[in-house]
Amino acid sequence: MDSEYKIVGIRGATSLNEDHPIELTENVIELWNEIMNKNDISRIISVIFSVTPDIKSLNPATILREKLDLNNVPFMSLEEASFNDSRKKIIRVLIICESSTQNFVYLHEAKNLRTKKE
Ligand SMILES: C=C(O[C@@H]1C=C(C(=O)O)C=C[C@H]1O)C(=O)O
Repeated sequence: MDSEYKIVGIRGATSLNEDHPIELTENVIELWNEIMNKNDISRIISVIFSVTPDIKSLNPATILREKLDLNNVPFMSLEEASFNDSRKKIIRVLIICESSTQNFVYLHEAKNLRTKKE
């Protein structure tokens, strides 16, 4: 039913071992596919990526737009603010969309992002 679909923000994040274009491409596509598989998205409104300042090899938005032919999706890529306890080599995404679900996806080292530090 159409009324199940609401505008929501869906979060995700992944990490890199090395800032290398092949690993970045694989991990960004993996993150995107996992978010799409774990959600029921009917329309994407916009997508914002952030990368930690130690990621320079490729732009995750360009990867998705070109490799998955998402030319009509309005993407942005930003640098994540750094704090004393920031984790390294993290790629974050916020998808604003119409969806009947709101399942966040955290992969690899990014799984630890929302665990409280002692
Ligand atoms: C914990 C995360 O990293 C940072 C902290 C956030 C938070 O505390 O909500 C959100 C985004 C990031 O600035 C995350 O990406 O989920």
